[in-house]
Amino acid sequence: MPSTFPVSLPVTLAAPDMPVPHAPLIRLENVTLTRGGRVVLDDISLEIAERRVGLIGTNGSGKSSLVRLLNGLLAADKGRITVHGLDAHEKASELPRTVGFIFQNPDHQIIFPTVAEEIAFSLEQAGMPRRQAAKEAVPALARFERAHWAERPVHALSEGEKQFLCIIAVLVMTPSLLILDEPFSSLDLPTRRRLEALVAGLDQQVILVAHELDAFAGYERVIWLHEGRVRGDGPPGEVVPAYRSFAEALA
Ligand SMILES: Nc1ncnc2c1ncn2[C@@H]1O[C@H](COP(=O)(O)OP(=O)(O)OP(=O)(O)O)[C@@H](O)[C@H]1O
Repeated sequence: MPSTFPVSLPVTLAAPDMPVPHAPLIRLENVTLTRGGRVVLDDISLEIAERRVGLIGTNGSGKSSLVRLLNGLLAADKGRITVHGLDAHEKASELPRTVGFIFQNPDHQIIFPTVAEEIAFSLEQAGMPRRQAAKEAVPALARFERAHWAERPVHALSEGEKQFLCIIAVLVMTPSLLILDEPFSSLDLPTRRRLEALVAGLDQQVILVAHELDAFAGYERVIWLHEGRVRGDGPPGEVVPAYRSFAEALA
């Protein structure tokens, strides 16, 4: 079995002297979200067109809540959200096809017993008829050099392999935005690095929520949330050290 994740993915990388094309726009206008009777996002306004965006903040600062608004898992109490042209309120049912979401725990995403069944389900979710989806699952895995996983029981995969399967299952639905909510928390360093490299090579706009601050190397923008408000926003070289000092002072 290959010991590394594939590098030959559907990738479009700009040459070093070419401007990086902007991703389609995500816009939040005066967004407020209440959970359990508490305001957890407070009048947030953001425009996000960068292709690689990090989201940081201490526990409970509102990161997961914010990204869940972008794929319709949560609905804002106030304000307006548009994601790649879709109004999150009016087009909530269309968001899952546009926004691929990777959870911290792969077991919260994977529902079928075998790898091929999981991929077939994703293809079906993307609109493919069931019989065709069942046939296309192995070719889809082959595009990620994982055709040999098709009949493997999901429970026999390692945590890193399961997380990789989750990413494949989302990518076969061809979303234009990929959100990863603390996807590396339970992974060892080599596995984390492989998945980071995989994500770095993707075409899609990516929003990564992570506590591992070195994960944002090469990112264009990092947004720091604190108590439901934006406390920092800019290049990782500015925002990450400011957040690190703040977080260390709390320890
Ligand atoms: N299901 C829920 N019901 C009620 N309140 C919730 C729920 N989930 C989260 N919250 C609250 O919303 C606030 C923001 O939580 P959120 O999970 O968005 O933070 P986070 O920044 O992602 O935290 P972490 O780094 O711990 O994952 C917290 O005060 C939390 O207690």
